[in-house]
Amino acid sequence: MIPRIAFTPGEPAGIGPELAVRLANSRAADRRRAAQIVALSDPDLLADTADRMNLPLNLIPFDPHAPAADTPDGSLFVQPFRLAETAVPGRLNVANAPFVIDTLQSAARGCLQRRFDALVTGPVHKGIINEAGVPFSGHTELFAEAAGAERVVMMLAADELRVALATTHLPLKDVSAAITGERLQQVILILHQSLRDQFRIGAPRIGVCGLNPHAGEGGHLGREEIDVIEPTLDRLRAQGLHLLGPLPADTLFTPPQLARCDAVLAMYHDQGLPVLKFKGFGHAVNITLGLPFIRTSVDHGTALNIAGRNEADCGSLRAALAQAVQLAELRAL
Ligand SMILES: NC(=O)c1ccc[n+]([C@@H]2O[C@H](COP(=O)([O-])OP(=O)(O)OC[C@H]3O[C@@H](n4cnc5c(N)ncnc54)[C@H](O)[C@@H]3O)[C@@H](O)[C@H]2O)c1
Ligand SMILES: N[C@H](C(=O)O)[C@H](O)COP(=O)(O)O
Repeated sequence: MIPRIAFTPGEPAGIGPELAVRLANSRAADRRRAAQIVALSDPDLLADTADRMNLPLNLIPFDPHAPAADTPDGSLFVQPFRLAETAVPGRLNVANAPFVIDTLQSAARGCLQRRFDALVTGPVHKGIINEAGVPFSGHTELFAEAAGAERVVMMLAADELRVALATTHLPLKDVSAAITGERLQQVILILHQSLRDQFRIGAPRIGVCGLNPHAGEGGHLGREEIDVIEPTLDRLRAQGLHLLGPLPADTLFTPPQLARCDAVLAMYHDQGLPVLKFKGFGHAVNITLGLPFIRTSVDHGTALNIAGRNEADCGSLRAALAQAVQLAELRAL
C-alpha cells in the first residue's frame, strides 16, 4: 500500500513553503517508506520558493483517480490553490488568510471522503486568520468541527515522551471551568483508545497531572483535584484503565514517574507543551486523536523571523510525515 498524504504547508508568509521544498528534497536522505505526498498549495508559491532556495522542485499535478504513486526525489504532487496576493516571506497579509483556510478545509474533506489516507499540516498563524474575520483557535479545533467530532485530543510526542492536553487553545482564566468530569472522561477515553488501537500499546498507562500547584495540596491550594479530577479517575479505574495521579505536574514530569507512564495528560497547553518541546523541539510531532482520519503536524509555528532566509529546519515536518505514514500503514493492516 502506498499511502496518500495530504500536506498543507500553512501560512504562505511563514516557513511552510520552504519546508515543503526541503521535504521534497530530503526524501532520499530519509530512507523513507513510499508515500504519495500531495501539497495543497499555490504551485507558483512553491516554484518561486524553490528558485529562491536554489533547489529543484518538480510539481506533479495530483490526479485523485490515478493509483497512488510514490513521490520521486525532488518532487511533490500538487493540488492547486491560488493565493489572493503574492506572499512576501515574513510579512503577514490578511488577504491570504482565506487561502490558508481553504487548503485546510479541502484537506479535511479529502480525508473524510477517503481521497487521502492521512493529513500532515505545516504551521499556520492563528492571529492573521482571526484578523481576516474567521474565528480560529487552531487546526485541532477546525478539524474537529469539520469532522463533526464532539471531542478530540491534542497529543505531542517526542522520542518516548507523549503529552496530551485536557484543554487546548484556551485563555488561562477559562481553564478551571473547562475541566469538567465529562470533558476529562472523554479526553482520557480517547487517549486510552488511541494509545491502544493506533499506537498498539496493549494496556496503556496514563499519568494525569493535577491542575493546581502540588495538585491542590489536599484542598488548600485549589479544589479541582478533589471535586473533579479524582472522582473521574476513580470512575475510569473501575472500568479497568491504568491511571496514575492526579500528581503535581512538577512531580509527574520527572524521570521516575515518566517511566511509569505511556503518556501524560496535562490539564492545559502550557503545563504540558513546554516540557515536551524542551525535550524534543525540532523532531516532535503533534497528533490529533479522536478524529475519523489521521492528522499529524509540526511542533513549531510560522517562524516569521526566519522566513525567506533558507534557515528553517524540516526535522519536525519529516517526523510528522513519517508518523502519518506509519499510522496509515497500521490502519490498513
Ligand atoms: N503547527 C502550528 O500551526 C503552530 C504551532 C505553534 C505555533 N503556531 C503559530 O505560529 C505563530 C508564531 O508562533 P511562535 O513565534 O510562538 O513560535 P514559532 O515556533 O513560530 O517560533 C519560535 C522560535 O523557534 C524558531 N523556529 C520555529 N520553527 C523553526 C524551524 N522549523 N526551524 C528553525 N527555527 C524554527 C523561530 O525562528 C523562533 O525563533 C503563532 O501564530 C502561533 O499560534 C502554529
Ligand atoms: N498547540 C500547538 C503547539 O503549540 O505546537 C499549536 O498551536 C498547533 O496546534 P494546532 O495543531 O491545533 O494548530
